[in-house]
Amino acid sequence: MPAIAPSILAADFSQLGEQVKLTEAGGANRVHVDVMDGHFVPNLSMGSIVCKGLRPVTKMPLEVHLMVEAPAKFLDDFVKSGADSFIFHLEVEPEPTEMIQHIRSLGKKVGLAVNPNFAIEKLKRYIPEIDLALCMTVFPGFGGQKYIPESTARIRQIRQWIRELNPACELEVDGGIDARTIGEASAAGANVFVAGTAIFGAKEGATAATKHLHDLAAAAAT
Ligand SMILES: O=C(CO)[C@@H](O)[C@H](O)COP(=O)(O)O
Repeated sequence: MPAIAPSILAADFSQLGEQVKLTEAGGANRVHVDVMDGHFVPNLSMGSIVCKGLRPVTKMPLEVHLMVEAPAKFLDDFVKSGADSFIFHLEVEPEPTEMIQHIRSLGKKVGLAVNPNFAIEKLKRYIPEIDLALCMTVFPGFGGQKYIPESTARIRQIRQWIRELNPACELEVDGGIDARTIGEASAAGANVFVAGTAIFGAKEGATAATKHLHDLAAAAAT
């Protein structure tokens, strides 16, 4: 079954709790919290206080995507604030095993992300150690970008490695995921779909948009 992870970066922060509840009503499976430090990516976003605010509002797991140069610094605050899983980038932790084990010792799930220009071969050896691989389908930093078409072949290759090395590992895609692109990513082997603009900017509303994306991903799944 595909999982839809609404990226709250695109939500209306004046009513964040309500916005998240709308996605939950549409069948969203987890909340994707984009944390940006202005160094690893050219933008600033949010910190653990947002998880703290959301924790009592939703039963969905809070997935924290650390787009930061020093991810280890922030883990404890996010754990105290109710985070359920962490994703960090192989670009900033080229030897990630210690960090993976540290996150596990905190009782949290762990994901490894790679940007669109990062050699996915370097991700392969860590697949047995992680719960989730995140194949970025845009360069991180901003919502509302276009899906990079070359991502599809990368998703297909990572899925093949996951089948061979750790079938329980999830394969997430993030960036430009909408009704036009989700089927392609799903058919290539992705099973977790981060979507911001396509959900919170949808004319039909966040509930219907979440359900529609879920249906499209399920229909295209291989
Ligand atoms: O991590 C990022 C951006 O850096 C993403 O999670 C975006 O927030 C996805 O936004 P859309 O492309 O779906 O608008």
